[in-house]
Amino acid sequence: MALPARKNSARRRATAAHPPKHAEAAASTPAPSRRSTPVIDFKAVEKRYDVGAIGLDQASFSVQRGEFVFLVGSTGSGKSTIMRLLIKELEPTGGSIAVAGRDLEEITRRRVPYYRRNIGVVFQDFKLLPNRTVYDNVAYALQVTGGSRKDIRAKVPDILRLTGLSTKLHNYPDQLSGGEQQRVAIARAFVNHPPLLLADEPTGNLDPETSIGIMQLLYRINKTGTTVLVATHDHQMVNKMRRRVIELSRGRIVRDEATGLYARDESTREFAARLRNDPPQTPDVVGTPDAIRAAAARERRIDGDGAVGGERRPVQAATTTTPADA
Ligand SMILES: Nc1ncnc2c1ncn2[C@@H]1O[C@H](COP(=O)(O)OP(=O)(O)OP(=O)(O)O)[C@@H](O)[C@H]1O
Repeated sequence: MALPARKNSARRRATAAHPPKHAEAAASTPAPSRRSTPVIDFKAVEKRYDVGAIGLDQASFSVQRGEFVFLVGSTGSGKSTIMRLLIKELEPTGGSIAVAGRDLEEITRRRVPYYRRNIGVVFQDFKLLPNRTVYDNVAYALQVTGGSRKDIRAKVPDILRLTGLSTKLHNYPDQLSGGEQQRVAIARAFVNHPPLLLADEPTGNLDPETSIGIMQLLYRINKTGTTVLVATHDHQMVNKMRRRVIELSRGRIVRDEATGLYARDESTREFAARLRNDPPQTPDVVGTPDAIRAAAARERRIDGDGAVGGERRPVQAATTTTPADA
């Protein structure tokens, strides 16, 4: 099965289904395609494990082509279950899952490896081949999918450049830092330019600075039109990236916001200020022209100089104000 090819249309404005709350802020983001079939479509999906544990409970959501989506939620809430269902490592016990319009139930075991060629997967623990060099780890991903030598010679250096690994071609995984190893894992997942990239806790083992670089890389990949789904516990990163957030709790989807924070938390001071209707405590007030300009500047910084900009914003920032409300 082939997922639909990415097109420039992926860069169009956001869909009506998940409009960005700050239209200007989202201007540099590849907007999801308005008309196409969702890349991911979960309808009332249930996953009950044999031991009775609930992995997912009536979970429904869809992701359009070109979106960047965070899955958040406490340990055991069902994030990895979603990832594993998507790569058909697990089967749902109820509901239906479609990827690019294809019902996963229709894909036979024999066809699963072909289906998976359309999905890049990145894990927290990198899963690199320890006795192969950086180059060979990435080349291997092409070899197993039948890539020719010519293909490998063309694509591997390209992807290693994109991921900032050009000088590490001949290193083995144990000669790399954690961040570099994760870059190799991302290079391997993306070398075939899959239309869908899944990352399960990609920064889970990395320090905050290194995590920023990894998230930037995923962001850059998303900007090529690839749909990216990231499961994470990384509060700060989610808050800074200001992308769609789907939150799970005990297998249920309890929140789905176009530009959400990790959690709808607010400090006691913010809460008190809100109750008293005090003026907000930062100039970055949602919906004002200043706020919109600041948000757009943060977007540019994520994409530009390596610093994912922006401090923790007041909780209103994640809610529903649009520029039209300003
Ligand atoms: N193979 C399994 N057998 C039985 N129960 C499982 C299995 N895998 C997951 N579960 C249960 O399903 C629920 C959801 O687990 P899942 O791994 O999807 O959560 P998660 O949100 O990814 O957690 P974490 O953030 O810790 O990775 C949990 O209650 C978990 O114990």
